[in-house]
Amino acid sequence: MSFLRLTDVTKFYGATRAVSAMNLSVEKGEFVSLLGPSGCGKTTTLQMIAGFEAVSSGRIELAGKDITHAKANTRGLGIVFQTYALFPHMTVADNVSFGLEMRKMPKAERTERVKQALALVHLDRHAGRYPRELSGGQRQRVALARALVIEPPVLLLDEPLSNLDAKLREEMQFELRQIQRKVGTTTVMVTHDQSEAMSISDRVVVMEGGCATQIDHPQRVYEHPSTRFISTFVGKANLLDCRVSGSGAERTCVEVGTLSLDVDDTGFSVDAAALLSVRPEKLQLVAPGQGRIDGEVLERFFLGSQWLYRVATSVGELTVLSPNDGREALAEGSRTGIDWPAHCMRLLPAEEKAVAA
Ligand SMILES: Nc1ncnc2c1ncn2[C@@H]1O[C@H](COP(=O)(O)OP(=O)(O)OP(=O)(O)O)[C@@H](O)[C@H]1O
Repeated sequence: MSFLRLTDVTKFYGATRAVSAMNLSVEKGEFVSLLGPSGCGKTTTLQMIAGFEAVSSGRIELAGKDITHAKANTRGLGIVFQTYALFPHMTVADNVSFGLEMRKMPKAERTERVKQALALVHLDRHAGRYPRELSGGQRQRVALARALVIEPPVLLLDEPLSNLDAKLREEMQFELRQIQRKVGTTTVMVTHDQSEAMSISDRVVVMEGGCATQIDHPQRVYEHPSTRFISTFVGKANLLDCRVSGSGAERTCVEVGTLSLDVDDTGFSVDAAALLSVRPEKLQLVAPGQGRIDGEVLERFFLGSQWLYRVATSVGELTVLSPNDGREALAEGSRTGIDWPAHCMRLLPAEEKAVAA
């Protein structure tokens, strides 16, 4: 049985439907991210789980208990919001201890728990400092310790790293994941950063316009996006208009310009318009005439570990990401062949379609 379960959870703000019939089951100890562009309903979903926003319809269960209408302070959840400021006049230890004091925990036990929580986030040596004497990453870790110290059944994180600079943010992503693994707290995190969601989570919930359009493991979301939007929001994709010419039990044949291609996806009817999606890093530059198609390099960009090429072909412009192996890159204006493995092609419906998870 899932630990946290949302069933048909819907939220209206007046006439605006912010979240639409959301269904989500989170297992105990799992780390799930709600990922999507601004305004897609991520924060509203988290706020409903926290109990800060009322649910318009649907049901939320925690450990088998209906908490849909339970008051926020009775849910006992750990919460770290982006703007969840620390108390500036309290030391690090007092900030972390606060939730335990509210729960009337005896002092000796409290001191021990605070010590453990601070050790967990590597801040035991800073227990006596004030928030202003800490770096952004350290303050974020205090907020995390403060949420974890109460040993909540579920930890809710709303863009917890968005105030940090890029490098620190990356470091904290790994640290957050390590801490979560060690403690084993069931965690739901909101983020609009796809690489953050992919690197930290066990599963990702991609949201569009209030709906969860795909719920899956990060690699599956990347390799098998269920909509055109997801294929470009999570990573980059070359999308080519195509027409279905054959539909079998295991694969589908499509025509893209003069190319006839067999794709592993199914469920498409003959003559339907579709979109063929291939990730830029799955395309390989080969000698002219040696690949699936030839083209001309329009532009190239040096990205350090990779070269990005824009190549004009008869089926449209393709973006190719090639590893920088130290050899001379292809010059702009040169002819090239482009090849890609059959299993790297994905077929998407031409029209946007929400896919229920
Ligand atoms: N208190 C509110 N009153 C009215 N509408 C709201 C309120 N809060 C959010 N909304 C609307 O609900 C929709 C979802 O908002 P929400 O904040 O959940 O999105 P989000 O995905 O978290 O976005 P962001 O990444 O920008 O925080 C948006 O259209 C937003 O304008």
